[in-house]
Amino acid sequence: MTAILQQPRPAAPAAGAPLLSLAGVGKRFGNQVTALDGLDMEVRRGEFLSLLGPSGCGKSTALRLIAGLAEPTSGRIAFNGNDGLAAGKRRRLIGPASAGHPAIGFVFQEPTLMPWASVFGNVHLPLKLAGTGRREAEPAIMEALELVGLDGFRDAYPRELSGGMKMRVSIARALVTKPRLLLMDEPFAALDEITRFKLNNDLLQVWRQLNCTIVFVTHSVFESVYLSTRILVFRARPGRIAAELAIDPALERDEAFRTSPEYAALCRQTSTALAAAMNAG
Ligand SMILES: Nc1ncnc2c1ncn2[C@@H]1O[C@H](COP(=O)(O)OP(=O)(O)OP(=O)(O)O)[C@@H](O)[C@H]1O
Repeated sequence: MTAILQQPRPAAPAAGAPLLSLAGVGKRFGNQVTALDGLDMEVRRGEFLSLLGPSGCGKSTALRLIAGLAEPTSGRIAFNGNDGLAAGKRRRLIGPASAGHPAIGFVFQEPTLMPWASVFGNVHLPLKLAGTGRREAEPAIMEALELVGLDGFRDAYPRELSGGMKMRVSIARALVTKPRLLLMDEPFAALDEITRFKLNNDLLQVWRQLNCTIVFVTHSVFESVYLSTRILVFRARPGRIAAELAIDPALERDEAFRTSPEYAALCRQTSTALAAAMNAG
């Protein structure tokens, strides 16, 4: 993503009014597992929110409920103050933005690319599903590819790309609808540390440039502190929020920050909150 990094750095978007809220949300699966119970959380416009917690505490379930990929067993999910949108309606927000509704982009842990389609074809998919043909979609596809530094790879196939590049394609596919809300489920967990650090920096750049809101699921204390303006620490059995940490959005997130005493102190604080959450589970 060198193209973006050479541009002057836009200011981080200011976190503002609530974009969506979950009130008393519970999710019980058919196998009697209660993944979430009484989850109250709010996502504010423009923030970079991480959901941090041990395996199985319901982070992915919370993300899937927000995206409308599943329905809560109890409680309410409100978007833009529009209370109680059913899953089908939330799911329709995954796609191009429509008046008054924030389009949602979803990035999964695996890049989940179509092996038979080129990079261009893979990024085209959400617009194609919305009925936009290749030619009409081309400017948006190229813009998304440029954002992730892959505009030179439009005709490449997934088998020709590294793990990090595949994830960039997956991010471009989520960005092509110009979402105001980007949901990311441990997108960098399978990548080596150097690629992960690079993608962390590039994701922050995309967030600033698009002025969007990001909800990011991770297991990593270090990653959550580096990226976020706010962290919600989850506890398990049943999944709910155990702690909330705010991180000054004005802090410069760069290599100097990664090795600073301030970063170390924030990681220690977050780690302590996570350990307490795990002991409570
Ligand atoms: N479709 C499903 N059917 C049955 N149980 C499920 C389903 N999806 C999740 N669960 C269970 O719900 C609980 C929460 O799962 P979830 O994937 O949300 O947690 P997580 O915090 O994201 O975990 P991880 O970090 O390991 O991905 C787990 O016990 C899981 O086994």
